Amino acid sequence: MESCEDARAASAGQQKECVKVAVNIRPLITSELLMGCADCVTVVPGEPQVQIGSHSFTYDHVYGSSGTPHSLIFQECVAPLTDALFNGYNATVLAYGQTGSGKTYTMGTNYASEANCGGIIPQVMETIFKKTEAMKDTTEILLRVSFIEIFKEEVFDLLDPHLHASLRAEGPAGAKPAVAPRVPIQIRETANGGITLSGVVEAEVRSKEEMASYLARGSLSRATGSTNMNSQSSRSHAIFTICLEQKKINTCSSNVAISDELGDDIISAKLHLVDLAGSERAKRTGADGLRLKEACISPADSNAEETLNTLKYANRARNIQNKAVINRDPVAAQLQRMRNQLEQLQAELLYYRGGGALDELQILRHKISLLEASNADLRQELDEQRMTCESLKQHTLDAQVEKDKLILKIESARSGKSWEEIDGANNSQYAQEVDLVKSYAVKIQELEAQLLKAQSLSKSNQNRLVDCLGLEKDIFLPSLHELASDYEDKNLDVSSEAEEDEKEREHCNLQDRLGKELQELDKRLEQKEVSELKKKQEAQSQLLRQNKNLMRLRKRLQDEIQRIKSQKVQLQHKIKQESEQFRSWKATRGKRRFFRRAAMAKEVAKLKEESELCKRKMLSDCPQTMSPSARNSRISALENMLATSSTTLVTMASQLSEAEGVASF
Ligand SMILES: Nc1ncnc2c1ncn2[C@@H]1O[C@H](COP(=O)(O)OP(=O)(O)OP(=O)(O)O)[C@@H](O)[C@H]1O
Repeated sequence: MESCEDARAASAGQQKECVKVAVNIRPLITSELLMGCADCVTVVPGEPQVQIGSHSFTYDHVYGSSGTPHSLIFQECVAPLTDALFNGYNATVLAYGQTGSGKTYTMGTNYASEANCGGIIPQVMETIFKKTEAMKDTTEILLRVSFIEIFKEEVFDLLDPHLHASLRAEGPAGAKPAVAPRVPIQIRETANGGITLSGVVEAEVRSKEEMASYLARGSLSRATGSTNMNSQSSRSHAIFTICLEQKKINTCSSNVAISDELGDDIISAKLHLVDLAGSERAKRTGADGLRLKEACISPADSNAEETLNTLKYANRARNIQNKAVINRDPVAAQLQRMRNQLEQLQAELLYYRGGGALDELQILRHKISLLEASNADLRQELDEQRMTCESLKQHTLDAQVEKDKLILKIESARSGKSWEEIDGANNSQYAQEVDLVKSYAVKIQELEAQLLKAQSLSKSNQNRLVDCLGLEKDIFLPSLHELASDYEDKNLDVSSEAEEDEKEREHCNLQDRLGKELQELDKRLEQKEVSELKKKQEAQSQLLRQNKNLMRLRKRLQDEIQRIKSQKVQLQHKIKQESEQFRSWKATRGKRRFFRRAAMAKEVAKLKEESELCKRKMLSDCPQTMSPSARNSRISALENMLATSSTTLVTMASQLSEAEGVASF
């Protein structure tokens, strides 16, 4: 017997995995021994390898024929799949082999009672309920089972309650029960390409006994159905499916759910336990496509060829790969995410209501006050430094005065005057000045130090000034540097007293020059700052003026536009009026002209008619005997009449032409 195991998810990972294949070789049964059959399949000791004739095949597991005992099949092959079921992965166990190879025995599909609980399915049930019991405090679990049979590509529900009721009904006088005809289940395709069996019973189960009762009920239906069809159970495939749905329970009062790999989603997974038809009968199940063309296996040497084919088939099945995924309910997952979001928002709301934000505000306020205090300290320090600077300046001036006096005295002494003469008039003053001379050296040192400070201050002022003056940098910096270096050079070169005095003077002069230079720079800086300020103010006031002018201009333009617009409207109105007047005038003129022309045409016709009549009358009235002179006078009278008529006609024609604007008649 061979058992193929399709592990759609043997582990929690989501990498591709090959189908695992285990071969189970049952011992020779009595009938085979009676027939004198011998084992044709041997197992390589310690290896999952099977040998048949000159062929050898390696599988994931091999049981029986003195290799690994059959009892380990569940533990090694199926228990990991049961674990995977609880992790949300689908799994399938297929038993494949020829009739009598032990598929039903191994799967336990012929379960009737606890007496035959050694098969895979009873052990799966046992394990599932043990796990369920262990998880009941943390997880809500819902278990459902279905049991179907596939025969000639038709699906029958082995848990159909009508079928089961008729099986239980007693027939008359011990006759066999009248079994209701089996109605095949509709196979439908779902929107996402899956397959669903419409109306198949999915019984909810709460205990191992309940699940076992459904297994026994389906096994009974299958056996009876086979009898009624005059067939063997080995012609059909039987699939027992366990569906497991689970959801974590919130166990803590603080609403914090225990989370693990499954998170908070609803996870559902199925374990399919399949007892296939005898492989040699596969054609008769209607499934005669390529996938089942390999015919049988038996441990008996009489079926060696079929066994070899099946072993080859099983070996190829090892190459099939699966990528397992956890089956999460997408709607439930979305709901859970929204629930989490809601909880988070509620927590935030509580935090803010509970004064979390106020605390933060307090901390910020405290920080601000600390910063303000430190700012005040710094200001105070700055003021103190300013004052020190001022007093230093004053000291510098005082020292300068004293230095000048001393220089004068030294000069007097050089010119030949004695100290007494210099200070004769005032001994006390002399004594004072001697003290002063003594302290002079000390003061000079102090002053030099102050001068250095003043120089550094001057440098910083220079930089500020240079920044302001821009191009003037090139002019001022060299001279200042020159002066400074000059001063330093000269300061170093003191050797004798005369020279010292000379240097003293130079030093004083230099100080004066530097002082003046500094004052000049300060002045210019001040002027520059003031002029910059003035410029800015001027520019600002100019901008304001410009802005005012622009506003005025804008107003004027707006007025102008308004005026032009109203003019335009008036003009449009006038044009409209003019065109209307012209239209009415044109219409009136047309009518008038028409009537006048009609009247004139009538007049002309009348005149023509009258002249014709006159002519005829004169000719008729004129007797043949009439003298030529009388005749001539009559003719001339007639001609006059005609001329008058013609004149009238011409006048009327010219009037008509005038009216129509035509030059000639
Ligand atoms: N491991 C085993 N140890 C002892 N006997 C076994 C073993 N496996 C199977 N048998 C026996 O072999 C016989 C055939 O087994 P089973 O009915 O399970 O075969 P099958 O492959 O399901 O056959 P079919 O395809 O016709 O349903 C049975 O009598 C069973 O008791």
